[in-house]
Order: sequence, then C-alpha cells, then structure tokens
Amino acid sequence: MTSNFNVPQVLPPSDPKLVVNGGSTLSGHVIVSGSKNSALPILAATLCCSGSSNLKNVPYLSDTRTMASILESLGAQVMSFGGDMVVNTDGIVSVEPDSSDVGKLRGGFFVIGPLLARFGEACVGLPGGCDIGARPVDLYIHGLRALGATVELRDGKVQAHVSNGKDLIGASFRLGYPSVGATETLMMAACMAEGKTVISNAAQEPEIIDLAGFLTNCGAVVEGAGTDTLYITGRRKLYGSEYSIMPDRIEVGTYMLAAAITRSCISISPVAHITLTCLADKLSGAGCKILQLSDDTLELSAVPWTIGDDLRGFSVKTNPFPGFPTDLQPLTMALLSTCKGVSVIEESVFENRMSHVTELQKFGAKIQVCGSRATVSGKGKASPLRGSQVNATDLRGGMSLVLAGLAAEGITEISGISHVDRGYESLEMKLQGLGANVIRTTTTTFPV
Ligand SMILES: CC(=O)N[C@H]1[C@@H](OP(=O)(O)OP(=O)(O)OC[C@H]2O[C@@H](n3ccc(=O)[nH]c3=O)[C@H](O)[C@@H]2O)O[C@H](CO)[C@@H](O)[C@@H]1O
Ligand SMILES: C=C(OP(=O)(O)O)C(=O)O
Repeated sequence: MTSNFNVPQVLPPSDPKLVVNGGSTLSGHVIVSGSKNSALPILAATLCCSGSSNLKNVPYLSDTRTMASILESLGAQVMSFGGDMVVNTDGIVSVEPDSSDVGKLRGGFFVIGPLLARFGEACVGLPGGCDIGARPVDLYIHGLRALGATVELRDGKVQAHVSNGKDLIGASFRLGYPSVGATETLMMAACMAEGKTVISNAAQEPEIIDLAGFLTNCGAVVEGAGTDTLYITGRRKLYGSEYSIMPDRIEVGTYMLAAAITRSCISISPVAHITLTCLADKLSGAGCKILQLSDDTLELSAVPWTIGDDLRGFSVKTNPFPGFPTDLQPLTMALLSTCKGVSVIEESVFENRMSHVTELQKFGAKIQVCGSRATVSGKGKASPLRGSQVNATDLRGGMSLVLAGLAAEGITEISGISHVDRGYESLEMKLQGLGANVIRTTTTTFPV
C-alpha cells in the first residue's frame, strides 16, 4: 500500500467503485454463474409461452433484473427465489415495453420477436447495451419483414404488426451477418409462425443452442442450432417449462484470464470445455497449463515454475463463434500487456471496442491502436503494471481494468463499476474467495 492510501481523502458517496490492492497471486476454486447472454433471450422467450416457465441458474445481475422489469412492464408476473425465476406471461396487457429499461441493455430488444409472434404486434424502443459500436437493428427488421410483418421505425421505436391479425408466415432467408441477437429474435418469432422457416448464415454461439433447448422444451421444433442453418417448424402454441440456464462461458474465460494475468493457479467450474477452445488454445500457446480436472472442472496454472521464463504474447482476431469471442478481447488485452513480446489484437465484430485502451495505458501498458488493430508490447513481469485510478465505460472493458488492477503493483480504483455489474454476479465476493484484495466502496480513497 502507498503511504498516500493510508490517509484517504473521503468524498461524498457516489457511484460504487472497486478498490483493488494488486500484485498478489490468486488460489482456490471459483464457481461460475448462469450465462447472462443465455438468460436474456430465454427470459424474452417466456413471452412465447402459455403457463409458467421456471428458469433455474439465472444470474443475479442488473441486466437480468432489468429484463424482469421489462417483462413486468408488459404485464408478466415474475417471481425470483435465489437463482430461480418463475415467469408467467398469460396476463400480458401491453406490447410496448418500458423504453427506458429497453435502452439499458441490448437484450431488451429481443422481446420484439415473441411479442409479434404471439400477439401480432409490438412497439419496442431502440436498445442500449455496451457502447462498442453503432449496433443497428436492420437484420432484425429484415428478418421480421421476411416473416410477413410490417415494420417501421417511428419516434425512436420499432413498430411492427402482422397484417389483418394473421400469424407470421414461415420463410427462408439469409442473415447478412451471423448476428447473435437477430438469430435469437428471429428464431423465437419463427417458432410461432405458420409453416417452416429456414434461417441461413445464422449465429452459432452456444447461447443459440441454449435458447433452442428452452424453446424445444416448450414444444417448439428447432433443428440445426449451433450450425449456420436453422430449420424451424412453427407451432400455434408453446407451453412454459422448467429449464436450467447454461454456465457463463465468458465468466469462465474471465477467471482463466484472471489466473493468467496474476501468474496463479485456480480451478473453475462448471465449464463446458468445448465453448472455450479458442481461448484455451491461445493461453496454452502462451505457456499456461490447462488441466481438465473433471467433466466440468478445469484448472489453469500460470505459476512461475509451470510457465518457465514468462508468458509469451500471442496474436488474436475476434470473430463470431467458433472464433475468438469479442467479449474476451479487452480482458485478453490486459493479459497481453503483462506478457513477453509483441502481440496484435484485431477486433472484427464491433467497430468501436477499444475504449479500455486509454485506461489500460494508465497502468503503464504499452498499447498502440490503429483502426481496429491494437499492438501490445510487453516485457513480462519484469516491467509490471502500476496501480491506477481508472474509469469503466463498458462491461468487458471495465472488467479488463479489474484484471489489470489484480496484476498491478499498488492500489487501483475503478469507477463506473455499474457497467461491470451488468455481467458479473458477486464479483468482489468471488475474487475475495480466490484471495484477491478487493473491496467495493462509494467513497473516493485514491490520492487526488
Ligand atoms: C445480450 C447479448 O447476447 N450480447 C452479446 C451479443 O450481442 P449482439 O447480439 O448485439 O451482437 P451481434 O452478433 O448482433 O453483433 C455483431 C455485429 O453485427 C452488427 N449488427 C447486428 C445486428 C444488426 O441488425 N445489424 C448489425 O449490423 C453489430 O453492429 C455488430 O457489429 O453478441 C455479441 C457478439 O458475440 C456479444 O458481444 C454480446 O455480448
Ligand atoms: C457486449 C455485451 O453485452 P451487451 O450485448 O448486452 O451490450 C457483453 O456482454 O460483453
């Protein structure tokens, strides 16, 4: 701890911050939560179902709470008990969700597909989510039109209806890009459309398979989930069911990177190994040792006596699944700034996902950005990161600062932590369980 830190300047309460005293190693076991990016479309899909859906392993996050509020604003009943959420959408009274809530997350927009399919109309504000690019909704609109809906953008809202009170009609169409959210939204709509739908160039992310699993449990007929072509046969009615949300593969990746950046050894479960092959290959190539301890548990070791000289840098390009996940790009950049050698990161999914760079540079990270490419030059642990006062402006960029703080020598204070709370359940508790020195505070303690 620096001496300045011992004499904190206490400012009035404000947004929560994380304060990390970094530089020490992690150890032990961490249990990952249910997947945010599965829970959000599955919560939207409950709008397709008569009767109650009992969802298990729903992560307790600001995003899942906001999604529950969105469903409630439509007239759904939502009850939470621990990680369970029971949703009944039989009493829906509105097809226009609260726009301020939809504006808080990308997943809020997904309700347009189920609302249109079940009730014949929907009026949904433009979504929010991480500020990492323009993130238009044109692919959703093209797909809904292909299914027979009339869709217009008016007063900042997407207004859609099915002509003459009829059902959506199954169709064959190709997505211009394998968008995760558009694939999910159109899959939900097609499940209740009349006849067959074929969606080609569909996203293949594991969360698509999870959504298809829930819909199938509810009586839908979906084939091909996890490949680039979905074949869906519409059903007039779907019925709520019990379903357990898959583990969060991005959270697994986050803790793998936390172990690597602190040169530690930790174990992680539950893990669906197949969902993280890309990251595991890159980390193994860098010198980490990854062991599969059991079907759903892995151990990652980056302790000095297993990695030899030091971790080596590597180059990576983000891509839709099965490519390297864009959601792990900022966190990987934090790790690479502590590795030996020159690494190149190319972000190909979002056009503006580099805002963490200026904050990582405050730790002393050597990163140069040119368009969508970042070059990271590191000397390994021989030139360590230094604790800093930084600001999170998006979810994963914010988490990259937490990782840098864990590795850095001295104190790091991260403001804007509400962005990180959108996607990490019990963050400081899990990190503390691994031995990290991290606390949440609403007062400023950093020397100013
Ligand atoms: C809630 C959720 O599941 N979020 C995830 C989802 O976001 P999301 O579903 O928003 O991501 P998409 O796959 O749709 O976006 C990928 C690219 O397609 C573009 N695009 C998308 C739709 C559209 O109509 N037009 C268009 O041009 C986007 O601007 C972006 O450049 O997948 C992303 C890519 O793995 C992840 O980073 C997000 O964590
Ligand atoms: C980009 C993300 O989320 P969202 O799509 O909700 O903004 C994310 O989870 O990293």
